[in-house]
Formats: sequence, structure tokens, C-alpha cells
Amino acid sequence: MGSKGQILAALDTVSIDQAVDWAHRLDRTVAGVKLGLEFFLANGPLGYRRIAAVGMPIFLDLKLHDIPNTVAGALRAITPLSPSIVTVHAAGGQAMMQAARETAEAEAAKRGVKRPKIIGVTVLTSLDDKDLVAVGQSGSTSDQVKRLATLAKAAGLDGVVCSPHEIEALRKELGEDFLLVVPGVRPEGSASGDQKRVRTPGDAAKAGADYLVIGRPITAAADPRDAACRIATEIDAAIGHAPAQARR
Ligand SMILES: O=C(O)c1cc(=O)[nH]c(=O)n1[C@@H]1O[C@H](COP(=O)(O)O)[C@@H](O)[C@H]1O
Repeated sequence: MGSKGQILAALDTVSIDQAVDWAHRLDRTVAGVKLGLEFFLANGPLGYRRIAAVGMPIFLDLKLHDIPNTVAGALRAITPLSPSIVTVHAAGGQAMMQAARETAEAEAAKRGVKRPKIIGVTVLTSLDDKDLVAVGQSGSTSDQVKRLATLAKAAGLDGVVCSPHEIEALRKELGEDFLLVVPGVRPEGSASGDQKRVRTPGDAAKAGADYLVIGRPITAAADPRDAACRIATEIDAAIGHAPAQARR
């Protein structure tokens, strides 16, 4: 996967047929697809392989959050699937994140597959400052995102998931090579739903996101491919790139 501001389409469904259909429609329009808890819990590695057969990079978003030994075991289980990106919760702590990174490295070498990039989920984009207070955390979402992202970098992770609101600050603080994967992206006029910290695709790309994770604005559209193309055009206009299709 490559240049900044590209789309990872979240295929949030329990249906393998639906996910395969979306993946075929979106092939060559997006940088990759994301399979998350809904799809993976329903369909497991078998379902994963059906989507992988379409040939696009896969972001396996399981948001692992457990003791280091258990997370290491989970990484041993999923690294052979060869996902491009895997998520762990940064709030699981430095030892857990280190265990994830080291296990992925060791397992990938043992299996002769490419190591997945391990990224830390900071503060979910469905949460705002008030929600953090309610779960006993003082300080703002932006402070907490910065704290967790700094910890993720110290643990050797490849990057983090953050909202579009924190991109500029994290870029400045953590550098150009630290991956910023950004959900909470809504084209002008589309419903936010449960997302609270949102910006448009153009604004998120311009701010310096590496990847934009976009689900419902694409998958709930009458024509998902057309919706993804429109978003790609908006991103390209914002960052001054050639259209995504022309880059492939
Ligand atoms: O890790 C993620 O991908 C993630 C983190 C986060 O803080 N917020 C968030 O929305 N996501 C995922 O990004 C996708 C966003 O989907 P839509 O809200 O439909 O665009 C979902 O699959 C979420 O699971």
C-alpha cells in the first residue's frame, strides 16, 4: 500500500457473499479493505481467505486488548493469514504492544510471510471528551490520543488509529514515518451516525493521514464503487494527486 490519503474500505457485514461482492466492486478504486470484528467473528479465517482471494491488501481490525501472552498468541494465530495491517488497543499498555510487534515479527519470519504492520487504536472516534470523563479519564481526547500514540511508538508499533482531529498534532510529534490510519471520515452531507470526531475525506487527507478508513459512506451507497470514486476524487483534489485509478 502506498501514498497518502488513500481509502481502506471497511467491509462491516456478517455475510461473506456481501463482502466478496463489495471487494470485487471496489477493487482498483481503493487501497485495500478492512475486515473487522463483525466479519471475522462470523466467518473466521475461512471467510478471511475468501476476501483475500480477491487480491487486495487486507487490514485485519480485531482491536486486540488483553494480557501480553494472550495477545502474542492471537498474533501467532493471525500472522499466517498475511494481513497488511493488524490493530491492537494502545491502552493495553507498552508490554502488550511490544509482545504484539515481536510476535508478529518472529511468526512472519518463521512462516516466510510479510510481517503485518501493527498499529495501536488510541481513543475510538465514537468518543468525545465527555465520554472519557464518564470512564474515569481526565483530560481531553486529544491529550489522551497523544499519550497513547507516543506509547505506541515507544513500543515499536508502526503507527496508530486516530481521528481526523489529531492528525496534525501527531504528525508533528511523531514524524512522517509513523502511520496514521484515520476513521471518522464523512463526506459533506453524509450522516455521522455513531462517529463523534469526524472530518471530510479532503480535510483528513490534507491534514496528513496515510489511510482513511471509510465504511458506511461507501457500503451503504446505492453504488459503492461510485461512492468510493467520488471520495478518491475529493482526496486527490485536496492533496493534488492524480486520480487513484491512474496510480495503479
Ligand atoms: O480501528 C478502526 O478501524 C476504528 C477505530 C476507531 O476509532 N473508529 C472506527 O470507526 N474504526 C473503524 O472504522 C470503521 C468506520 O466505519 P464507518 O463509520 O461506517 O465509516 C468501522 O469499521 C470501525 O470499526
